Amino acid sequence: MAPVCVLVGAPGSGKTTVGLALAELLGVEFRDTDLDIVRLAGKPISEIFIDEGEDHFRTLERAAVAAGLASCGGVLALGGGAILAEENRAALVGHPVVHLSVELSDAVKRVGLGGGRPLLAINPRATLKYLLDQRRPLYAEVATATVVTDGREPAEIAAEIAALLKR
Ligand SMILES: Nc1ncnc2c1ncn2[C@@H]1O[C@H](COP(=O)(O)OP(=O)(O)OP(=O)(O)O)[C@@H](O)[C@H]1O
Ligand SMILES: O=C(O)C1=C[C@@H](O)[C@@H](O)[C@H](O)C1
Ligand SMILES: [Mg+2]
Repeated sequence: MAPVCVLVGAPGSGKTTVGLALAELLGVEFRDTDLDIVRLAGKPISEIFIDEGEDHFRTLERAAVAAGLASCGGVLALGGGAILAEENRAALVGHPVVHLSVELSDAVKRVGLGGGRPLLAINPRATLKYLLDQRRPLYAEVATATVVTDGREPAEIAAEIAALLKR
């Protein structure tokens, strides 16, 4: 089994929101590596960062990405930083991967003061700018298609992805 679509993008690009809408539109399951990690660890991501640190979270994330790619037959959303790991980027080769692109101004408005995202808990605007600059090339590297999300509704974005997948 393999996902019909893998979503990648920065925090606030809408992977979870658009992913849920897309899965509903296609009538398939929705999986999200962040939610899988929270379920398995039995605590929120912010607590994993506090108790065990980011490196441990990234280890859990590599396992969640591998499991998702192997067992999800629907829409699989990856955590915003999953593409930092070379192992994850290599695992994505051959899959339909959609990059939800977002510019700084929309991303900042959407994540507010972090919303439970530990990396954005302090100075979200500056941190998001750094993350976007660092990661844009990596999202582009793994993506088979890019969909712009700025100023657009999740339902409209999901419909565009569904049309792309039919091609
Ligand atoms: N296209 C959009 N327009 C307006 N708001 C949006 C859009 N997409 C998502 N949002 C809002 O932005 C916030 C972040 O969205 P979401 O959690 O789906 O992002 P994400 O990419 O999954 O982030 P993360 O990488 O942290 O998991 C949510 O409050 C959501 O309702
Ligand atoms: O951008 C990131 O590095 C992260 C994004 C979220 O999806 C979570 O995976 C976590 O908060 C880290
Ligand atoms: Mg998400």
